[in-house]
Amino acid sequence: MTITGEMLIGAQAHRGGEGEFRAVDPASGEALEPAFGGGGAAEVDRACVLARAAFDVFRETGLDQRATFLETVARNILDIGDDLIDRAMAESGLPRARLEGERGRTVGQLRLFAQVVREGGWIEPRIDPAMPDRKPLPRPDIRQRHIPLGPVAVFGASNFPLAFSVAGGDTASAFAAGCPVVVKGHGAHPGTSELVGRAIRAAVASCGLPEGVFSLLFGTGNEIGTALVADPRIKAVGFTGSRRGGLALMEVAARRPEPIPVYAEMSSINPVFLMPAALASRAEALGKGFVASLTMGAGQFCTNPGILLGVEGPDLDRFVAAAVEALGGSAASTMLTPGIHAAYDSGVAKLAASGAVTTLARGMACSGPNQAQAAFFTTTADAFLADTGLQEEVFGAASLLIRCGDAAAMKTVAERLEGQLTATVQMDAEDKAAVAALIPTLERKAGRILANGWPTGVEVCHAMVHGGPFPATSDPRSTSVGTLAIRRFLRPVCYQDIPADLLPEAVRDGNPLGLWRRVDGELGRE
Ligand SMILES: NC(=O)C1=CN([C@@H]2O[C@H](COP(=O)(O)OP(=O)(O)OC[C@H]3O[C@@H](n4cnc5c(N)ncnc54)[C@H](OP(=O)(O)O)[C@@H]3O)[C@@H](O)[C@H]2O)C=CC1
Ligand SMILES: O=C(O)CCC(=O)C(=O)O
Repeated sequence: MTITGEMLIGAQAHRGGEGEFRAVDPASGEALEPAFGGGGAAEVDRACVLARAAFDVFRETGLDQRATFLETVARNILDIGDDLIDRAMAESGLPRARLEGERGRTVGQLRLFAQVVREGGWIEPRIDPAMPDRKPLPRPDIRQRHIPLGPVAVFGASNFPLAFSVAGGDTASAFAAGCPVVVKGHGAHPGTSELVGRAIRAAVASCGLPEGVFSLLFGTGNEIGTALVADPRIKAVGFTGSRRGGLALMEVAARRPEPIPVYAEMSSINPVFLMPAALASRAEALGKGFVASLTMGAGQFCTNPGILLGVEGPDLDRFVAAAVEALGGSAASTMLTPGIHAAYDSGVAKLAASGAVTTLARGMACSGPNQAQAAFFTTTADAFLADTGLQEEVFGAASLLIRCGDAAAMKTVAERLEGQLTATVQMDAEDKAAVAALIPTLERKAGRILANGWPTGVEVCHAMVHGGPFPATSDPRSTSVGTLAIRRFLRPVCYQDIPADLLPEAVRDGNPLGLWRRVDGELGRE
């Protein structure tokens, strides 16, 4: 499939005239062909007009038709073949195996959402039949179903060019809910975005859907994303990226005459609690496991273990020695973009320069452009508590060990942490009581609590929560990974005494769609 450098606005491929840009191969620093034409207000307007026009048709597509659409997108992505992986490798510096795995995750989540759509549980129909003879007042006939919010703006993430980008989790869950999607492609991987966008566009056409179900826009500055979020036809936003970017878009959304929800996944440092018995029994294995998780993908995961907490003592020293040895032997890795690389270097330099922080180890030296050396630092609980700057995410393979005087200090630090995507405990049976005391704090702080694993690598499934309190996300009530993600793009509508033949099928008598429904309080399939 040829990459043309055009935006995809409904059925049209359109070259933008507001500035030109090229992707950069971060491994060589060289610009890649072709040039992309950036869009502006006119392109945002056209994409949103089409999305609005498509909404009422798309939201009432049959469950099977919508599921087939998601499956067709998945198949079309696979049909691009190696061209997609080759381009994504060139644009991201990520290795083939990682990107092939990410493609599997992307098509897997599209197919999982197809199952969810067919099963229809997300509609959550409720029926409270009329009670005309109820005293002192009769009860009207009250029915409820969930409908999609409307067109959704999705911002592709730099660090997952496939699974969190054009056809990633935000797009899959918005389509599943019945929302048209306008994607603002990430400037780091426009060619990958165009290839995937064309796969979606072909699925829209072959499934007989209105063209406005999907558009893909590019731009050379913040203007296009701002205009998209401000557009009155957009009703929700999905974003993965920096805290600054997420906050800026939340502000744009809140200032609209009609404010809309922004589901932004931003920054998280993912604390790992090294409990005493676990350290005593397996400090060396934990040290190696930590470094493997920290350095995976050049540390460019929002689930990266950015801080560790342990109680001072010889077992913690054994952990440090093992981690220092593993980290010292870790090769420097190419980061996604020159900007992300520069941000990493400056975050690491800031930590290294802090009087309260000691550098424990650095990875192997860099040998090419945009490469980063892993970094491992340590500080005390008191110093960490005194300097809120030490909680700032350094996006990449950098981590800070907080040495605590005792278990109580660990809990005190936990209480002071900002909201997180994950919190991990490394524990043995003897640690159970201490972990039980910690869990209520971790529940308040994080979206996902793990025992004896590492936070990187999020399973796409029904029970997953990839979310958490601010600043991990802008809305702790939701997840951006897993099937619950569909809820972000739905809202309930209630039908009171509406004539039977005007009711949507989901809440009609006789249950024509065969859905699970709560009728007069009882869950069943009547
Ligand atoms: N926690 C996490 O999951 C992640 C965190 N990051 C962090 O983000 C930094 C930069 O990486 P990047 O991925 O580019 O993230 P950004 O937040 O900078 O950008 C993400 C997307 O949002 C857009 N955007 C950003 N700011 C604004 C704004 N003020 N108004 C309108 N649109 C905006 C960008 O558009 P454009 O660039 O075209 O302006 C881009 O499409 C990293 O160094 C890292 O610190 C990155 C990835 C994941
Ligand atoms: O760890 C993962 O698999 C997902 C991480 C993520 O969501 C991110 O880095 O943006």
